This record gives sequence, structure tokens and C-alpha cells, in this order.
Amino acid sequence: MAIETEKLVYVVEDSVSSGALYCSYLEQAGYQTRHFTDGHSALLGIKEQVPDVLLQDVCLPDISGLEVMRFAKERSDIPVIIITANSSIEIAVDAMRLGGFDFIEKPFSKDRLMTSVKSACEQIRAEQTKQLNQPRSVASSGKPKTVRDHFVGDSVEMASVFQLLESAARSKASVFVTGESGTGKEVCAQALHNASARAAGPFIAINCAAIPSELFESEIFGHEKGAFSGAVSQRIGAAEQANGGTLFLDEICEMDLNLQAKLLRFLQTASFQRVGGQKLMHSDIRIVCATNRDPASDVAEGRFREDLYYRLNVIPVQLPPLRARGNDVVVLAQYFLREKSAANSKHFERFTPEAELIIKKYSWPGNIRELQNVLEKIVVLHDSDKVDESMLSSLNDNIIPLRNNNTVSSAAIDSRNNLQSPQSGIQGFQNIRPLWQIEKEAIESAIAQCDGNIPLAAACLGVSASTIYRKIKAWESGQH
Ligand SMILES: Nc1ncnc2c1ncn2[C@@H]1O[C@H](COP(=O)(O)OP(=O)(O)OP(=O)(O)O)[C@@H](O)[C@H]1O
Repeated sequence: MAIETEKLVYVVEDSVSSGALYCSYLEQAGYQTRHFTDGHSALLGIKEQVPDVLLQDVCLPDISGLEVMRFAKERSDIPVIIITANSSIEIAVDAMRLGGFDFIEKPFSKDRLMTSVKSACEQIRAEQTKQLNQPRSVASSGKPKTVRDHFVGDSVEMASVFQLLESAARSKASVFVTGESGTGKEVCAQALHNASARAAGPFIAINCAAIPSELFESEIFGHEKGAFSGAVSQRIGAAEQANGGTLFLDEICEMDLNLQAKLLRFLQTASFQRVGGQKLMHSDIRIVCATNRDPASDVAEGRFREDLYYRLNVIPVQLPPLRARGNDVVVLAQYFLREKSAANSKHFERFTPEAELIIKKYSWPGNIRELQNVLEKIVVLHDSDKVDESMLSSLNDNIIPLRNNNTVSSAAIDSRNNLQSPQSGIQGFQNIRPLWQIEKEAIESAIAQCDGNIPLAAACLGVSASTIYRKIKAWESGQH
């Protein structure tokens, strides 16, 4: 408490009355404040003394708010909270990408303002603690904690991802992770959380594809006892559980439009009500969301709200597929081989050069999850110190080998393009069944063998449970 009450906050807001109001809220909570009504006087003030936190409007009468932010950040990497009107939200998003800490939209409540400033002060405190502890942690662990610690692989292709995550870790900005299934989107969200000032807080993950739409609101915002039939006791939702930490919303594009509106309101106000509740609750969370779809086309087709997408996509992170990560595939294969070998008391140590070549050439449509599963199977089924070509024969049966790192063989593409619709059948090939039918049967058989346990069936099939839920949904709606 003592640290927060000593903090100096500069308020840069051209409206005299609004600025005075923000200052009075802050002073009531014990912060010291200075109010500037234009950009130039703010620059002079910063030159004289850099504040601990800068709270600033992006639209100023003389210069751009971004210039004030840049000027302050050149002197000291302080948290900058951007105030924005709905019409200037694009500038606010740019400011976040340039290192802003948080942005709040006018009109906002006192609570929204105080939550943001408090969270900025917590970030300062966490950074100070990190700096104090660094010599000790460097000595004990060999290097300070970064997002890279949670990822195996160090390809050039991933370097820009790491850089983006490192800067995102220092703010409260929403992060939108896209990438094919199994590329490590959840690993990414967890890494971001662990490297941020919120690391000591909770990390709550929700899979939007796995929750029936009628339970979704309660899952995120909780409910009061008796709110609906079946609500036998009060339930704390994910938004409340994640207070002070990170809420990871996986498969966000599966979220129902109705709930998207509620999530948007929550992002704008940082407040919500439990289902059936009257009380306005507040929660200070960072949202990380992910999808393996193309969110922009979901927006274009009206399945995803554009305004929500805008707020979530402040820091976009695109995870490259495994086949585009250069030598990472070999590094990851070696890592999983050692890990699975130790877990199964086996003695695998390496790959033969031929096996390594197959691993490099395979397209890995299931990405890292598939690689992990293939190696686990090999370790369980064989006893040796090396993985050879024969152990990877299942890959040869099922794959379209890559000509080079990123492109599928053009002969394979040509033959696909020449196919007629599977239902129509091609003369002389009636025994060949559509792939979706075979896939559906394989999935249904796995679910039956696992007594209806979809996550277990998904694990056995080497895909995520959300992939199965998505396919079931598609079959139900007559798509495949
Ligand atoms: N760089 C990495 N290093 C080590 N393990 C990884 C890495 N990336 C992913 N994994 C592992 O691969 C598996 C899949 O990762 P994750 O669940 O994060 O993928 P995803 O992209 O979220 O998948 P989906 O879209 O299907 O939900 C997990 O077991 C994860 O631990």
C-alpha cells in the first residue's frame, strides 16, 4: 500500500473538468498527481520529472498523444495508460503496440480508472522485485526468466514471436494468438503469463468450443444460487477467478454472438455481474485469446464482432506451423524423445540420419502435438537406443512429403484439384470413400472406445478436444 500511495501520476487531458476529476479520484486513493491540458506542457513536465505512471488522452490539442508517450518512454520505461474516445480507438491500439500499458475508453467509471492505475503500480513493483532478485536467480538458474524458457526451439522464424511476447509481457494489452492446431497457442499464453508481472496471479484457461452455449455466461461470469434450474449453489466464474492474472480464451471464434457482446462490455468496463446477480463485480485481468481459424474472415462473415476483434487483437501473435520453423522440428523431436524415454524408462538417445530426414521432410499437419504423439508411440512400442526409418513408417504411409520446407508437392496439389466431389464418385474408383467419412468413423469409434470421454478420445487420436467438438458441431449442422 505504502508504495502505491507514494506514486506520482501525470494526467494529460485537455478537458479541464475531466482532468480535475481523474486527479481527485487518484488523490483520494493517496496518489500524487499533476494535470496537463496540452502536449507541450506535458513534455516540459516530463523533462522536469518523469512520473511513475502516465495517464493520457491520445487526442491532444497541439501534438499527438503518441509523441508524449514516446518522449516519456525514451526517458524511462514507465507504464502509460491511454485514454481514448470510441472514435480514436485505432490510435489507442497503435499506442498499445508501441508499448502502452493499458487503454480505457471514455466514458469510464472511477473503478475502471483505479483498477488500471493500481495494476500499473503492481507492474512497477513486480519489475523492481525482479531487478532486486535477478542476481540471485541468475546464479541459481543460470539465466533470468523470459518467454523463451517455456518454449523448446529457437528458430529465426520464432525469434519475432518471442520479441513480440516479451514486449507484450510488460503491458496489460490483450493478445490474440493465431496458428494451426497444435502449434503451441496455449503454451504461448502460459509463457506470456509467466513472464509478466502477473505471474504470481492465476492463469485460467477456458476452451470456448467445449462449453455448451447455454452455460457459457455462467462459466465466464459465474452465477448466483438459484439463477437458473440447476444452479444449486453460487459459482465463481473464470473472469473472477482470473483476477490479478490472465484469462486465456481458447477457440474464441466459437463464442456465441450474444456472449461476445457481454465480453466486449466486460473489456470496456472491467466490470460484470454474475448470472442472476445484482452486484457489479470488478476484475483486473489480461485477456489472451486464440484460434486456429482466420478471425478476420469470421469478422467479414459476421460470425465474430468487429469491435470485439479490435479490442482483443491489440497485440496479434501469429505462430508459424512446425513445418515452417526450420530446424526446430529436429530440436523438438530430440527434446520429446528424451522426455518420453525418461518417462517410460527406455534408453532412446538419438535418430538415425535417415529417420532425421523423414522428420524434416514430413509436413506435420498436426504440428507439435502430432510430433509429440508420434515419438511417444515409438518410445512405448520399441526398445532401442535410436529411432530408425522403420519406426517412422506410419508417417510415410500417411503423408504428402514436402519438396522444400513449406510447400506441398505440386503433383499432390494437382491431383487434389482434379478430383470431383467425393459424393459423385469417379468411375472405376467407387471403393474410395470420402476422407471426411473415414475421419468421422475414426472419431466416433475412438469416442465409443473411450466410453464417451471426448478429451481422452482426442488424446488417443492426437488432436485437441476442441478439434473434436468443432467437428461434431459441423456434422450436426450438416457440414463436413
Ligand atoms: N515450443 C514448444 N515446446 C515444447 N512443447 C510444446 C511447444 N509448443 C507446443 N508444445 C506442446 O504441444 C502440445 C500442443 O500445444 P498447445 O496445446 O499449446 O497447442 P494449440 O495450438 O493450443 O492447439 P489447439 O489449437 O489444438 O488447441 C502441448 O502438449 C504442448 O505442451
